[in-house]
Amino acid sequence: MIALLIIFLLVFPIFLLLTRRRSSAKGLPPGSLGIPIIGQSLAFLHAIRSNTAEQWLELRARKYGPISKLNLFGKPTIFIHGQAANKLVFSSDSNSISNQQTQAITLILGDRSLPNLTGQDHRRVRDALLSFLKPESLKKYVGKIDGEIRQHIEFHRQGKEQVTVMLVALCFPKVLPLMKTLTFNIICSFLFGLERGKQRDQFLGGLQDMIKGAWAENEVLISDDEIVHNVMLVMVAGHDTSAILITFLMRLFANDPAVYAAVLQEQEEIAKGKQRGEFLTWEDLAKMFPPIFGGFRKALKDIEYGRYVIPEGWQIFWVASVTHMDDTIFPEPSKFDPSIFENQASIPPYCYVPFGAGPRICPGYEFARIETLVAIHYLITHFKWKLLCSDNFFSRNPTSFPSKGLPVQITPKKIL
Ligand code: HEM
Repeated sequence: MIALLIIFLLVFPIFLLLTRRRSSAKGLPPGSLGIPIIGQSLAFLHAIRSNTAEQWLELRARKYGPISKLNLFGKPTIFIHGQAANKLVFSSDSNSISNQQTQAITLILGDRSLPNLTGQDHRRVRDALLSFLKPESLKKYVGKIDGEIRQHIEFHRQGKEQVTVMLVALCFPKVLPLMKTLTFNIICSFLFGLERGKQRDQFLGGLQDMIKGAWAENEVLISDDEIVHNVMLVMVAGHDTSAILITFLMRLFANDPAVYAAVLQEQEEIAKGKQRGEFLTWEDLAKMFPPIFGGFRKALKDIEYGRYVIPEGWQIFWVASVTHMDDTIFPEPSKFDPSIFENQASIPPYCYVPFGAGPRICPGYEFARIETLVAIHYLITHFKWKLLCSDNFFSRNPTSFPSKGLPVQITPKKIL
């Protein structure tokens, strides 16, 4: 204890001296680095857990403006947001800003997974992934995804009917776990050709344990490590994100009758043109319309940003949600209004970035869009649902998790 106190007393003045000197000499952004090592990490983690992370960041943004310094997870950090910030993060060349993962993520996903690769290596592995995640490849699999969704819902429906006392209504105790196994099944079947059965069940157990603590032919060979690490990445990236998106959409539809009615009408038009049991196609989807909070980068050299400098070696924390909630860009940002996306050209560049932008933009974007649309189409045209939990609370762990996993009661519609 005494040794720790002595180290602290020795290190703290040097730390203050260094940061103050840099601050005046190089124009560090406003803000405080707080107590060495701990900084604002505990306060931020607490805000994440208690569903107040957005307010926590917005408070900082109001106090310090679009750029500020703080200390997160033991590293001096620059928190930036807004259109110019997103442009800087997503369009800077890899000599100025590099991707940065926490040590835990690198340990889980492996050091050859895409977020850890740069330059030529990043392009090579990303091209291999995109060869089957691009729209032309996905088009062929819309029917297969549709089949997987129907099978999944039917499977859980039959199981529940045997245990429920209600004959008509069926209870899905929690949407989120159900959606997580759904997105897992879709990825297994579509991306890795792993069909239902014991092997897939074992894989799900392994993946869930891992979260707790593919390839097409290519001219340049992909190493075994790159294959394994990126299979893990795709499983993790595609499993949680889309499941959360579908879960929150179901909650929004249940809470907003006007939006529900508009989506229902649109989806029923599509369903009308189909025979009973006929699967959706790419052409059907063409007629229709943030699980990820933000991320970290690292400054590889001093970067001038407005009146300030982002010093070499510092962590950059970009947060998409602060820009998405900016009412100078999106009027009434808290209102769920999908119609604002009807005219994509009206949204200024780098302002709507739930999938990132630039060379690291999410390669699973189209895949996520398709599975979400197909799942919502099937759910809204075949079932009615009612929320069984009245509060709108959700926390992050680290991805969003609605109250009690969003319990709902689902009633099958009479399909003529
Ligand atoms: C609603 C669903 C999803 C959202 C909101 C989302 C969002 C994101 C974001 C914000 C990034 C980081 C971009 C950056 O660091 O600049 C990312 C990266 C990534 N996503 Fe997604 N994602 C989703 C679904 C998926 C799916 C379904 C897959 C795979 C099938 C996937 C695979 C990846 C991969 C491999 C990366 C790393 C890209 C790279 O470093 O080049 N994502 N995603």
